[in-house]
Amino acid sequence: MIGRLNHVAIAVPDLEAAAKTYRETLGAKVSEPQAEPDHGVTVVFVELDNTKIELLHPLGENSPISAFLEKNKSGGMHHVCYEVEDILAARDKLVAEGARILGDGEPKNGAHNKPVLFLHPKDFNGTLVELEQV
Ligand SMILES: CC[C@H](C(=O)O)C(=O)SCCNC(=O)CCNC(=O)[C@H](O)C(C)(C)COP(=O)(O)OP(=O)(O)OC[C@H]1O[C@@H](n2cnc3c(N)ncnc32)[C@H](O)[C@@H]1OP(=O)(O)O
Ligand SMILES: [Co+2]
Repeated sequence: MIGRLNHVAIAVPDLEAAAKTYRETLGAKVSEPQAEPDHGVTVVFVELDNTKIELLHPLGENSPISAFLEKNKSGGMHHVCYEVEDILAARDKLVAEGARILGDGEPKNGAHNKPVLFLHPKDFNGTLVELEQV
C-alpha cells in the first residue's frame, strides 16, 4: 500500500532561521514559506535528491503542532509522509484494521495540493504518519 517516502517533517520554533540553516549551512535548495491556513501551519520544503524535508511552524491560534513545539522547544521530527495511489482505499483498509484516522477522517489537500490524511501516532510506533495520494 505505501510507496515512496514523500517527506519527513520537522516542526521548528523559527521558520526563517531553520530555512537559513538548510539553505546556507547545509547548502540545500529551500522553497519560500507557504501558508497553509487549513492545516494551521506555514511550511517550507527542502528539496533533496531522494525526498523532501518539510519545515513546519504553527499558523493561527489552533495549530495542531503548537503543543508539540511547547514540549519540544528546539523543534523536532514531527511526521513522515508516505505516498499512496488511492487514499480512500488506504483509509478504508486502515480503518478496517483498527487504525485511527485523525480529524474527521476525510482527506484534505495538503501543501502539494494532493489529498492527505494523518494516522494516530499511537498506532504507528509513536510516529505521526501522513499519507499523500500521488
Ligand atoms: C500543509 C499540510 C502539510 C503537508 O505535508 O501537506 C502537513 O504536513 S500539515 C502538518 C500539521 N498537521 C497535523 O499534524 C495534523 C495531524 N496532527 C494532529 O492532529 C495532532 O498533532 C495530534 C493529534 C497528532 C497531536 O496533537 P496534540 O499534540 O495537541 O495532542 P496530545 O498532546 O494529546 O498528543 C497525543 C499524544 O500524541 C503524542 N504526539 C503528539 N504529536 C506527536 C507527533 N508529531 N509524533 C508522535 N507523537 C505525537 C503526544 O506526545 C501524546 O502522547 P502522550 O504519550 O499521551 O503524551
Ligand atoms: Co506533511
